[in-house]
Amino acid sequence: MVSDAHDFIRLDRVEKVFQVRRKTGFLRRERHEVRAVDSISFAVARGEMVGYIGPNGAGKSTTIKMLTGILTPSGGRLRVAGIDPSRERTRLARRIGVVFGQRTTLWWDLPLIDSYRLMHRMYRIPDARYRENLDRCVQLLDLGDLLEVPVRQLSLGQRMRGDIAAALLHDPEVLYLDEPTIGLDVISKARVREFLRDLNAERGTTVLLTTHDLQDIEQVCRRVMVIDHGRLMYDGPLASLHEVGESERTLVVDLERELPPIEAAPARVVRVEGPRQWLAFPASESAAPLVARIAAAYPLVDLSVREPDIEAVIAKMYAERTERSGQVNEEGGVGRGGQATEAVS
Ligand SMILES: Nc1ncnc2c1ncn2[C@@H]1O[C@H](COP(=O)(O)OP(=O)(O)OP(=O)(O)O)[C@@H](O)[C@H]1O
Repeated sequence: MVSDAHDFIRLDRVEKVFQVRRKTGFLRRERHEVRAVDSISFAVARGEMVGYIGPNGAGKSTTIKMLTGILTPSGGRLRVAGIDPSRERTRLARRIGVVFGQRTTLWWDLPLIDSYRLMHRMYRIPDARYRENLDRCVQLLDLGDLLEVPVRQLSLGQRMRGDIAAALLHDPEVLYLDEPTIGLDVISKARVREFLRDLNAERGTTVLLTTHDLQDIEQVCRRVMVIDHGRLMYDGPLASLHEVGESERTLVVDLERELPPIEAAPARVVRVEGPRQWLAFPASESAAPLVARIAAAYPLVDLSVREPDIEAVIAKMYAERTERSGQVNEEGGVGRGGQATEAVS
């Protein structure tokens, strides 16, 4: 079956239920079900870059594992490039690349280049294409000096770049990234994000990215989906998510001396400690004009912007929706364009 460009990845009411045994007494075990993914539907077009976010245990990794064919859905229908991943995992493997931030697909004791040579053979990548892709990744991910270094000696950021290159040697049409910037320093994060943007612009690679870092989404994806308790809560642009979640960023301002609270609406001072002040402002607004106004009116020494964390955005989304609806509504569909998608249960 050939997939439509508009639903290159398509999930229709996909579910994953795990049967687990829980210890309830000295010798007693009780079976119960964990509904890790609960009737999720969405489509991703070819060439889209989509963020897939949610708190710990929300069901993100389970979704990615079903999309790669590692796990079989308990219900619903799932297709990637027209392929049913769990039935045709090997055929799909040639068309997808996967990077798990917390695990490596590289051979720990071998120099980086040896892992790539093994993948060249495993995926039967034509020689010319392998060399072209390797050269490109080495250049863009700055791997030149690292190719002869055993993987266990690489820093986390270097290893992550090595893993991203490994996932791309066979020219996949889709790249799944599970927490690709976890534990990386600011410079390494920026490098990974820039590489993903370039990859998408040049090759049209479809990217599905799970992360706890909203800056990953802000800088890489136009669209974000929020999952919580296995259910799709939101599907739309990040800016609208901030509006739905009424989330706020924090500007931390160091002044030359102690001063009365800074006046810079719509930002408001939420904390003062000596010459340091914390100002909250809507996350959907740009920080630049606010910073310029404060810099012009106050004796600044330093400032930084703190992003809201995903848990806080989702908690606010819950609170706001429960308050607005007054009651819990079990129905609700998957909406694009900044829609909260279903009620809180
Ligand atoms: N193999 C498994 N057996 C039983 N339960 C599982 C299994 N894998 C995941 N779960 C459960 O399913 C739920 C979703 O887990 P999942 O790993 O998909 O979440 P996640 O959103 O990726 O979380 P995190 O951000 O912490 O990685 C959790 O309650 C988890 O404990």
